[in-house]
Amino acid sequence: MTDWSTIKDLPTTRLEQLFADDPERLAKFSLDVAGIHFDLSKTHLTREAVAAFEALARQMDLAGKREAMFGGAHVNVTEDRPVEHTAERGEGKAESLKRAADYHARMRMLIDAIEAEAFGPVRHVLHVGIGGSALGPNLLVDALGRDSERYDVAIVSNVDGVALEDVFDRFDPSATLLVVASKTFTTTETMMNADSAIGWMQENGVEDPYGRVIALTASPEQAIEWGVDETRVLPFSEGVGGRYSLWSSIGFPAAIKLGWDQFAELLEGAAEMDRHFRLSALHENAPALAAFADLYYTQVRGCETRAPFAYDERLRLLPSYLQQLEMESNGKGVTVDGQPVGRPTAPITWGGVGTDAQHAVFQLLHQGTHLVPVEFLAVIEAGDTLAEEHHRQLLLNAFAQGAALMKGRANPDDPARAYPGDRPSSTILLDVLDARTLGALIAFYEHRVFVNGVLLGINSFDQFGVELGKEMAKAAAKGGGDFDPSTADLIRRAGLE
Ligand SMILES: O=P(O)(O)OC[C@H]1O[C@H](O)[C@H](O)[C@@H](O)[C@@H]1O
Repeated sequence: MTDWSTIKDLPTTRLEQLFADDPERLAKFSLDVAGIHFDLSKTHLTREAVAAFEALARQMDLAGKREAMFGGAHVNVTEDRPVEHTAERGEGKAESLKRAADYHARMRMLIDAIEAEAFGPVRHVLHVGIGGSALGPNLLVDALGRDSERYDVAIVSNVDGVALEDVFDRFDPSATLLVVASKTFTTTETMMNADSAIGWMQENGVEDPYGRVIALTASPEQAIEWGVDETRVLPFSEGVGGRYSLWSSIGFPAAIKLGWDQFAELLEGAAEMDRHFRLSALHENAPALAAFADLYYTQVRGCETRAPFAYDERLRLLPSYLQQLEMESNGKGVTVDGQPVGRPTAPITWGGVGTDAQHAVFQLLHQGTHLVPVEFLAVIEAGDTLAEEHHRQLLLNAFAQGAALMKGRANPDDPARAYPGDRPSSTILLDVLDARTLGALIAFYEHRVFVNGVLLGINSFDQFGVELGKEMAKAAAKGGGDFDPSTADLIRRAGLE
């Protein structure tokens, strides 16, 4: 009988001791999947801990739930629908695969038409969307599109007009396509930005601005009602959650920026990770092992945060992408049965870019009172063409930080200069950064979130927590809302009554 108490009772041996005790430790806790090396040996996972988590996974029927997800069962119980993002990359129920393939074919045809100048010469693509309808595409375009001379793509999410005006200043309205990305096609910020972009085109002499709009949505009827012609609506399935949607038509800005072949590679890389996740035993399964480490730190060591650091400029948006994926998925307080979950759920994901972060927040990681599991992400092949020393410095810094966090340094004479050490990190090292490895990497994170959710007994696929604030903002915008004295005063002071 294994449960959380067994996991909580595991010995807490120091990391350096774990290495000393087991010469095979590195081999046991590192693995290679889809061009990515995962090194979890500098976490406190042990064979014993993994066995305890495997037993918990059996109790929670992780294998059954994993197959239920891939098989199209309604694993998103609160919304009574399937979870279909893996079908976008070819892993799932036949019916979902067919639908995803049809939608991709439609998307590809539209991209071909744009390339063939069916909309006249297009140079600029203005994508408006927010949350899952922006973070994923933004990550892809920023990570992979730097050297592409194809379209100039801007992704605007913030309702703050400053964001949109920045783009208006540099885009030519008559050479711009407007892409409106919203699963629901009702999100206030996105619809406001879309309306303003239409206004900007109109004011600048574009005759039929709605004729230059492409909608990416799971609610085609809403898009048509708003004014988009059916032929330019690129649908995706309701079962694809917003934060899991970059594989669907929501990935349009990436597909147009990188070209279809690259987009297909992204999907293939993700499919390779899907197969690994589906078929590998848990003790050699990258998403499962990473989730076990996550749970070890939140449940046993009381860690409240975790911090991925991208030691690669091209991955600078990954931490913010992961914030939505992890916190919106697993930041929950009740189980799938609606009972209080009774234990910490998702840690707070924060992080940043190396080496910048070393000169700002690493002080706390080395000497602060919070234990923060760190994740280093790096790429062996450089993304730049400058002297090799740049990339060498970058990688060596990532690796040295992991070593220093673990090793620490005693200083009995001067406590302010002592480093406690025994601070955990994992390292994710990509051979190269391309569409295929990035696809595999993102899929790795998705499945890691899934394993965390199943072992905690929560539904990772709803996000009701975001609704209340939206409702209250809507009520306030209509001049209503029953606000507390502080909020009412703020509204008054800002002249918003
Ligand atoms: O794609 P949309 O329907 O416009 O939704 C955009 C975003 O808004 C919501 O508030 C959710 O929290 C996100 O999960 C979602 O990605």
